[in-house]
Amino acid sequence: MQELELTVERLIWRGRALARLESGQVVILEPGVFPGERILAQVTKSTGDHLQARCTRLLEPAEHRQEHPCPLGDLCGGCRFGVLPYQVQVKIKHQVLQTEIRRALGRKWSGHAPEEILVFSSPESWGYRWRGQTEVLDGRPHVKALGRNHPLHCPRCLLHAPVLAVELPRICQDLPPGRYTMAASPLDHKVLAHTSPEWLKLPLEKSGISLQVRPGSFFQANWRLNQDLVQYVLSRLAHLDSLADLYAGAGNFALPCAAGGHKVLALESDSRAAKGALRAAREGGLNNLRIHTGDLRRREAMQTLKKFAPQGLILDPPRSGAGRNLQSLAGLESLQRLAWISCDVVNTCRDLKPFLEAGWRIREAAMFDMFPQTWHMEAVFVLGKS
Ligand SMILES: C[S@@+](CC[C@H](N)C(=O)[O-])C[C@H]1O[C@@H](n2cnc3c(N)ncnc32)[C@H](O)[C@@H]1O
Repeated sequence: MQELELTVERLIWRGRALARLESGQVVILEPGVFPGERILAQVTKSTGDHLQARCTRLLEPAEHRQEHPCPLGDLCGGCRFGVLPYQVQVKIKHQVLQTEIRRALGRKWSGHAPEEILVFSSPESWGYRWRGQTEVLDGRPHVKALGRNHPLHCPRCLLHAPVLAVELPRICQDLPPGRYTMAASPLDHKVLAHTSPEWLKLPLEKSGISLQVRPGSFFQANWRLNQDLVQYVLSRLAHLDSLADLYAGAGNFALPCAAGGHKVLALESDSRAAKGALRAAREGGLNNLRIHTGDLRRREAMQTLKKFAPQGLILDPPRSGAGRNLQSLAGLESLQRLAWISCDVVNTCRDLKPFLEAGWRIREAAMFDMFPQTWHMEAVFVLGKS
């Protein structure tokens, strides 16, 4: 296959990079190279309008490139941004987000992309994850390795919160081989595998309430930055009486909204997560929160939502995006404001378009750097009716 000498122009979505040949033809590079780097790259595929390539040699590193602090950094690929200082990572991700929103909105709507994106950095750039996955083999934790079938022994993942990092090898000793989700509580530092029947408590400091989750259920892994995310979303909907939280998980937004006096409906398909929200609501004496366990792709959940007629909506769908039938909410008379939380802006912009068609406008956007050392980020779009 053809080898090329290239200068990396910029990063694009999913950690990939873009370079150009002298002819102007675009080359999309696999993750692991950064703007300004001079590289040798091997072409892996040629499509109609661009080439795909993989870096084979770094000729000139980026100005800020540093040694990866993890001995497995180059092998596992789970934290490729670890070769850059944290503030450089944030700057690059902010630029990527700005460009990607415009691109994903397409020619018709790119003019409605937010002029500015607020940036919330992570208080901890390493050791921020209170939840993670591990492969247990021979009673020891392993991680997947790039381009290898056999996982690598990883005695300590630097992304894990210190208590999770320290306790994980001990817990693995007693587990049969398999893939596990491990989670820890920032409240009492209890660490559990998803197979445990116990519950974990996660405090939402400003609301004086704690989430209750089973270790296998979703919760925001970067718990410290999640406090800012929750406060941001609450502040943008504070003037509304009734709020619905879709894809509510264990009540990350619904519980503090209810604690703040709003009338709240939470919708969530995972019955264990919904049960946790109910436990927390009961413990907190929140009679103004109703929890509906149901699939938002089904009519029943949508009917419950429309009957509730919320003034504000919080949407936090999985990476694949919101289901198609959520489009009908664009015309819901009662709605005044939406806070749309996104872990994949490409899919979110696709799902936003029917709302823009119906007259909604993006009033504000924010980036929460929930996943330092990786290309991933969380974005929030605040929408209002024009
Ligand atoms: C990204 S998580 C967000 C959870 C919560 N908002 C939080 O911040 O912790 C997405 C949630 O959507 C739920 N979910 C996924 N598909 C769903 C569907 N079709 N209907 C309802 N909930 C769904 C998942 O179980 C998960 O709890």
